[in-house]
Amino acid sequence: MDTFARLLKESWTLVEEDRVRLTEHFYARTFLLDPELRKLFPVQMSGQGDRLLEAIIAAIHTVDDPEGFDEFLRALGRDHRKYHVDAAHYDTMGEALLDALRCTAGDGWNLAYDQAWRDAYAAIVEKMLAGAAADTNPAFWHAEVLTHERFGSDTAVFTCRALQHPLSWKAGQYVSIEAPRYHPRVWRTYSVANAPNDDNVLEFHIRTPAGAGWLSGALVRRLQPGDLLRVAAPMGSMTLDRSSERDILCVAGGVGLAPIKALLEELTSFNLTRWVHVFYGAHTKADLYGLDGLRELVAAHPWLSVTPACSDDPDFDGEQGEITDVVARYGPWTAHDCYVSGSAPMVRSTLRVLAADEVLPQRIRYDTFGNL
Ligand SMILES: NC(=O)C1=CN([C@@H]2O[C@H](COP(=O)(O)OP(=O)(O)OC[C@H]3O[C@@H](n4cnc5c(N)ncnc54)[C@H](O)[C@@H]3O)[C@@H](O)[C@H]2O)C=CC1
Repeated sequence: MDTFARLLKESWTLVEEDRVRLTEHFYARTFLLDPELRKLFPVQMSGQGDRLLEAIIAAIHTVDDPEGFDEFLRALGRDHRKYHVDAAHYDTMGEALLDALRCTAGDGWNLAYDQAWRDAYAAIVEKMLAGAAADTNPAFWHAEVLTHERFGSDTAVFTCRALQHPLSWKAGQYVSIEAPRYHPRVWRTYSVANAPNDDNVLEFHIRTPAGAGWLSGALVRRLQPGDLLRVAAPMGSMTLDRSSERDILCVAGGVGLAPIKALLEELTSFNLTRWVHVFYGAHTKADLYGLDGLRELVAAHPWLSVTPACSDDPDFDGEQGEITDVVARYGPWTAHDCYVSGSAPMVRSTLRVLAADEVLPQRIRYDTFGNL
């Protein structure tokens, strides 16, 4: 690790335990320095604020991986166009960040740390601004909700059409969504559940228990056909490697099925030779909301097989147990390209299973929106 990365990581340990204070200080200082910036953020900030600080912290942790760091920041810059953030705003937030770090770290902070964060922040902003400037797409698309279907009390599948401009995403990517009618300025990321199409229609799968997930709750329980959403910059690297001839393993937990379904749709447009195995886990049979759709695909495509499993439903007549344990039983997966999508703990435990099978890391793709 070079000195720069060491200084950043070492200084981070001084504030890591006090992250809530750091975040509060950062936003308070930002809004004090430039009250206009307050208008860019949601009314209710607690737990709902912009994820910019989190993203900066994630960027600091990828400083050892310059290539990944570069693409991550460019995508972040493209995505932040939706907030109308400009170079002056970034300067203000940089000052607030340094101030928050110094105050939170206390006596352990020193000039070398200060300079390292200053340099890191300048490099981050430069790349984010370059990413934003190079993007010829609109900052966000308006999208009209076309259909909305509920599955039980906490799951919904909806489609919307992006208006005014083609929205090009790659199967397996995610976008951020705002529902101005319900929660203005609250943006959250969701995987697109269908492959790109000429109609500019995107599908999303959302699950959230009652009382949890502000925006997700509204998207499950309140959204209606005709509502207008905003959709911003597609991101993520869980996309198909078309040049590969290897068979494919897909592992989906709950609504983690969304990007897997998009990948399958894309495969139906060209694949004839690669075997594709999908493992789809949910708590109960009733939670396997996507199983009928998957079975239709299996009936039409001989290269596809699907193994559903339930982790909390002894009456289910298929596989029993956590989906990762089922995947392990069917292995080894050494020669496959692997796609994993679900909660962060589910992804982590699938990665352990694949590591035990000695699958090369570059053959495993997953996106957990930075929460792994
Ligand atoms: N691109 C992505 O990676 C996407 C991820 N998601 C995430 O997927 C999750 C889906 O949540 P729900 O539908 O509520 O399903 P869930 O996460 O509650 O459970 C579904 C199934 O996943 C497996 N699972 C869950 N936790 C596990 C663990 N610790 N170890 C092994 N297996 C585990 C079990 O088989 C379980 O039945 C959410 O956290 C969501 O954010 C959703 C869409 C896309």
